[in-house]
Amino acid sequence: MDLSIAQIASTLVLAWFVWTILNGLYNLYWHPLAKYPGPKLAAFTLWWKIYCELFSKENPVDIVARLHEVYGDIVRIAPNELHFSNPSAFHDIHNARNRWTKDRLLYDAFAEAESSFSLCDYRKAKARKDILYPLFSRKSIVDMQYLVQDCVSTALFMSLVASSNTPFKIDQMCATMCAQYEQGKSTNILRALRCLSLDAIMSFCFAKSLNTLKEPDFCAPVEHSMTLALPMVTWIKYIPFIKTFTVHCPPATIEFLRPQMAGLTSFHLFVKDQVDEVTKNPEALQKAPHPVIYHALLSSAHGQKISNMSLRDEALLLVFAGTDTASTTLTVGLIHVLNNTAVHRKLTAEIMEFWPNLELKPRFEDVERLPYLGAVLKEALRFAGGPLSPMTRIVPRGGAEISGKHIPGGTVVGISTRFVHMNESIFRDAHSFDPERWLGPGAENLEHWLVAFSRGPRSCLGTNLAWCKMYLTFANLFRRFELQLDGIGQVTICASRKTTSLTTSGAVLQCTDLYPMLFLRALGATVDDTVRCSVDLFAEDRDGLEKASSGS
Ligand code: HEM
Repeated sequence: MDLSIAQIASTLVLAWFVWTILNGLYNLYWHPLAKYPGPKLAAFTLWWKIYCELFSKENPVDIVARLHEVYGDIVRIAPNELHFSNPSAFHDIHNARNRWTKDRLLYDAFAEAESSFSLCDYRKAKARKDILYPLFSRKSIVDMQYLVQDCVSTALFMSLVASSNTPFKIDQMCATMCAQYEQGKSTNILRALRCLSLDAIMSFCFAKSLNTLKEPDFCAPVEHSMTLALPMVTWIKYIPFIKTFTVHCPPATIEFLRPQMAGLTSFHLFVKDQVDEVTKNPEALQKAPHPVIYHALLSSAHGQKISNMSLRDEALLLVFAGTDTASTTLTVGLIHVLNNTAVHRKLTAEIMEFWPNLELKPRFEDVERLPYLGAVLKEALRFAGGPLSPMTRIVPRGGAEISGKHIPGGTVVGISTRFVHMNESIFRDAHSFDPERWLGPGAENLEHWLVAFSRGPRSCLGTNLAWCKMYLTFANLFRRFELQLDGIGQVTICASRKTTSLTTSGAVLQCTDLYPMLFLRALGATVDDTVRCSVDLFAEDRDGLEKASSGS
C-alpha cells in the first residue's frame, strides 16, 4: 500500500495526539503523584510548566506562590514534579545525609555539562569537588584575599578616586563620567559589581583577568553577553537543540546572528585557548603567581584524567557561578541599605570606627568580625536568595519523607529559597530589611534558615570566596563613599530578564519603586570635590547595549 507524505504526516500527528491524551490521562489518574493537589493541566502535561516558564509574563516563582495559597504546602507543578512551601522541606531535600541526583532537565540546560555544578550524579560531582575544594577552602581564600582586595580598590578607584599612580586614567574616567552625567546618562552599579566579580574570579581561578573594570562605564562586552545569556537557560531546558547549536556553531556565525554575544564567544575562545595551552604545556603553570584551578585539575595526585572539554566546562562554570550571584546579592544589599537611613548610618559608623586610617586596608579576617556588617550581608543574602528557581533533585528509589509526607522514588522535588527566607514564622516581618534580627536573642537559630548557598554535599563550592568578596566590597564602599539613592525617572524592566535575576530585581523594586540612582561622594579619599554619578540599576541601557555589541 502506497502512502503519500501527507498521509504519513497526518498519521504521525494523530498518533502523537492520541499518545498525548492517553499519557495525560495516565498522569491525571494513575500516576504515583495523582493524589497530590495542583492545577489539572500541570498534572496532565509538562506544557503547562513550559508555558509558565517561557511565555507567561508572571514570574514562575510568583505563580508557584499563588498555587501554594490555593492548594497548600505541596503542589504538583508538572506531571512528575512537586514543589514545597514548608521551609522544613528545604532541609529534607538538601542536607548532609542526602546523596540525591540533580534533575537532568534543569542542569543539562547549563552549557557547562561536565562541571562540578552540572554533573548530576553525586559521586561524579564529589570527585570533582574534592579536587577543587582546597583552592576554595577558607585557608586558601584568606591567603589569596589580596586578589579580591585589589579588585575592590580598582572598582572604586575607577569610579571616583584618583589613584596616585594612574592620574591619566582617572582624569580620563572622571571626564567621561562628568560628561555622561551632564548628558543625563547613567552608570549601571549592577554592571560595575558584575565586572568586579568577574575580574576577581578570573584572577582567582586563572591568575588572568579580562580587565572588565577598566572598560569605560564598566561596559564590558563579556559582562553584557553573560547577562544576555542567562535567560537562555530556560529556553535551552525545553529546546536542547539551542545548546547543541551554540556549542557546535562557529563563533563567527553566533556573532553574526547575535552580535551582542561577541563578548561571550571571545571569552569561550579565551578559556579554550587557555585549556589547550595548559594541557599541551603543563610546565607553563609553574609561572603562575599563585595556585589556579588547573594546578588542581591537572594534578596526577587525584588519579583522574579530566578531558579538555571537561576542563573548559569547569572553568566556564566557575566564572559564571561566581559572577552573577555575588553581584546580585551586593546590589540587593546596597539598595536596601541606602533605602534605610538608620541601617545606613549604623553600618557606616561601624566601618568608620573600625577603619580610621584609609591607607591601612584591613584584612578579610578582621572585617568579618564586624557584627553589623555581617548582619547586613546576611540580610542581603536573605533578600537576594541565591538562585531563586528551585534547584530540583530526584527522590531516590524507595522514596523519602519530605514535609511530613512520603514522596515516591523518581519524583522531581524542589523548593525555592524564597519560601524559606520570606517565611513569616521564621523571619518576623520578613519583607522588611532588618539586620538587627541577626544580632538579637535567638539570632543563632536563624542561621539554620539562611540557605542562599544551599546545604548538604551539593552546596556552594564558592561560599568562602563569596563571603570574602562581599565583606571587602561593602567595607570599602561604605568606608570610602557617601552613597545615596536618588529617585528620578522610571524603572523599566525588559522582558528577557524575566528569570532569576529579574525576580531578584523585582524583590528589590518592591521596596523602591523609584528609579534608583546613586550619588557617590568620596569620603576622606584622595579626591576633594564631590563627584556625582548617576547609577541606573535596572533600566535597559541602550548605549551600553550598542557599545557592548559593537565590542567597544
Ligand atoms: C553570593 C554568592 C553565591 C551564592 C548565593 C551561591 C549560591 C549557590 C547555590 C545555592 C548553589 C547550589 C546549587 C544547586 O543546588 O545546584 C551553588 C553551587 C555552586 N556554586 Fe555558588 N553561590 C555564590 C557564589 C559562588 C562563587 C563565588 C563560586 C566560585 C567560583 C561558586 C561556585 C559554585 C559551584 C562550583 C557550585 C556547584 C556545587 C555543586 O553542585 O555541588 N558560587 N552556589
